[in-house]
Amino acid sequence: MLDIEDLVTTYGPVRALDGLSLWTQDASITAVLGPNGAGKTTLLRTVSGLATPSAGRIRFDDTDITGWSPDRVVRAGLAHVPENGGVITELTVAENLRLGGLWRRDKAGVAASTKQVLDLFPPLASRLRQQASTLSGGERQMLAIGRALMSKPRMLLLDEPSLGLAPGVTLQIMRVLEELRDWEELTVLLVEQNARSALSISDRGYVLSLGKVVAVEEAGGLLADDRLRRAYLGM
Ligand SMILES: Nc1ncnc2c1ncn2[C@@H]1O[C@H](COP(=O)(O)OP(=O)(O)OP(=O)(O)O)[C@@H](O)[C@H]1O
Repeated sequence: MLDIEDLVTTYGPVRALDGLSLWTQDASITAVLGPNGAGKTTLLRTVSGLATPSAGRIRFDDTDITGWSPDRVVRAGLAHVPENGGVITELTVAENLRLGGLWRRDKAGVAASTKQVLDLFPPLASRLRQQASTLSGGERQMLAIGRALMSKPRMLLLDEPSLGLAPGVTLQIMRVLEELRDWEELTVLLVEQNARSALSISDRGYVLSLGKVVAVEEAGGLLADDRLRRAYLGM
């Protein structure tokens, strides 16, 4: 579904992505792991159009989307949930959700997506009129994912959804991602520091270091590799 070839993204002299290649299968979860500064966030920002690569190709469903603007990438079916969610705290839960589907013209489809989000994340249903600033960290992350789902994406790019959350809430969010893959055929690229919880639901995983892929394997294989776990995954 997503096929990235030799991607280079720089910030001045820093090569945050240094010839990175990666692909994902339809209806699968792919973990992207690695130490601080490995380039994980830059990878998602480059795919979603927030950062511009200086070399390489990004294909989504056989369409070359390299260098596309963020709104064009969303319309193509790729939704990005940035680190810390990017929820607008001054708006209510309902308003944040509405923003996620703002460009859609199919009213019935938007209503169906809203229902789906509230079914997936019941705590949001009772807080629709509440300002997002009053939500707990877990509820805010649910809202961030919910808002992304409102654009009816075929693929979600998630940046550290477990950051700062209690293990129980992390588990709840991971279960929802599994459900979306298994029942909605959603494809997920999941950036995580928490390698164990990411690999527990992922089909495959990439390990990055200094902007390059240092390992790619099925999730079970990565978990079983002592050298990788010690060197790159802090486990
Ligand atoms: N806006 C920026 N300006 C300059 N350098 C940046 C910028 N954003 C990232 N970098 C640098 O690019 C490299 C990759 O950073 P990135 O945030 O993509 O890594 P990461 O794997 O997501 O790290 P973390 O797990 O700490 O979030 C780092 O060396 C970082 O310092």
